[in-house]
Amino acid sequence: MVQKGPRPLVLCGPSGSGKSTLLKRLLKEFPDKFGFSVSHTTRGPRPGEINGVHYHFTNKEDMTAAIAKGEFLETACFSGNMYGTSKQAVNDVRCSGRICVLDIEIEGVKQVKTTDLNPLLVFVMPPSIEELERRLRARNTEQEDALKKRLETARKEIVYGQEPGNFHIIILNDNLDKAYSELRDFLSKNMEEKERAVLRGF
Ligand SMILES: Nc1ncnc2c1ncn2[C@@H]1O[C@H](COP(=O)(O)OP(=O)(O)OP(=O)(O)O)[C@@H](O)[C@H]1O
Repeated sequence: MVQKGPRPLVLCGPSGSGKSTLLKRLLKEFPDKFGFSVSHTTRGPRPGEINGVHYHFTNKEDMTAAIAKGEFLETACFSGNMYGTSKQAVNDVRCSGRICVLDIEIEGVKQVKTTDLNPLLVFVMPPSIEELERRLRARNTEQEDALKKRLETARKEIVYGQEPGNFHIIILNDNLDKAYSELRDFLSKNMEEKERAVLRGF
């Protein structure tokens, strides 16, 4: 059971579209208002990633067992690794009185839509596949075959993301300042009155 609290925010978009960058900025500007739901993953940590902060790093066996026990709100396999949001992760943020932000894949979005979480759904759109590839290469976190897989997946994600009704807003991230200000405006307009009151500065 996920506890009641302010309406969560879901950020979705192809790998490299800029979700983490936007999220980092939101959390930096409003550290007391938003909290990141820490996902589980079976992929290995990237340099600088801290267990329990960026992800709960786990293994296939433990994660499969926890899913079977109904501990997850959504799970997805991506580039050969498992990812998921535990009910505990969302509850931890909600208990702190902050708005919970989920950074999840399309498959996860579809699952979350079947729960009573009722999140605001934001799709972060890259300017083009070519620019996405350029950003992913510049980030330098993926091997060549993993990068190719991400780009293949991105094409399908962009189709789903653009289908009317799948997301509340599509934010084109061709310019970071513009994309962030669109996200901020969207949140300000769509948070309920009592939540908006919490977001001083909006
Ligand atoms: N508007 C932008 N213009 C140029 N570069 C950008 C822009 N937004 C993000 N980037 C850069 O693109 C790269 C990918 O961004 P980021 O890591 O935030 O993507 P992501 O969607 O969170 O990816 P993943 O799902 O793989 O974690 C980063 O190096 C980031 O600095």
